[in-house]
Amino acid sequence: MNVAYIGLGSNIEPRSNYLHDAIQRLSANKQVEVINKSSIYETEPVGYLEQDHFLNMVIEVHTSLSNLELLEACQQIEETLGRERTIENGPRTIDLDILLYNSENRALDTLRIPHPRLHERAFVLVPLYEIAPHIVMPTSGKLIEDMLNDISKKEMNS
Ligand SMILES: Nc1nc2nc(S)n(CCO)c2c(=O)[nH]1
Repeated sequence: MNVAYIGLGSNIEPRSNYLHDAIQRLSANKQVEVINKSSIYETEPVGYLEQDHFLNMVIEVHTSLSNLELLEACQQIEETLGRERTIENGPRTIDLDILLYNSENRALDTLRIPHPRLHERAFVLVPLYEIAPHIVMPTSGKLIEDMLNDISKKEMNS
C-alpha cells in the first residue's frame, strides 16, 4: 500500500463540481482509496496571470497503483473532464498533480516526485499543511511550514 498526496485545481466553472467529480472518479478506482481531503481554497492564479481564480485542494490517497499507474489514472480523469492543454498554464477544467508518493524522490521523464514546483506554491502547501502538517520533503528535508515561511519571506523581499 502506497500513500500519495494529489493537488487538485480548477478555474473553469463549475469549478467545485469538477473537483468533486474528479475525487469521485478517483474513489471509483478499486485500487485507490481517498483517505483525507483538505478544505477548498479560492486562490489567485500564479504563473499565467490572465485567467480566473482557481479553486484548489489537496487529497491523501492510499493506493496499490504504482506512481506511473496513478499518474495515468489522474490523466484519464483530466481528459474525461475535458482538460484542454490549449494555453500552457492557462485555464483548465481540472488539474490533478501528484505532489508526493510515499517518500519517493524521483525524476522520471513523465513524472517528477515530489512535484517540482511544490515548494513555491502556497496554493498547494496550505491545503497540504491542513491535512498533513508533519510531512518532511524527501528532497530538501524541509517541513511544510518552513517552505511556507520561505515563500512569505521571498514575497516580503520582492
Ligand atoms: N492559484 C493557482 N494558480 C495556478 N497557476 C497554474 S499554472 N495552476 C495549475 C497548477 O497545476 C494553478 C493553480 O492550480 N492554482
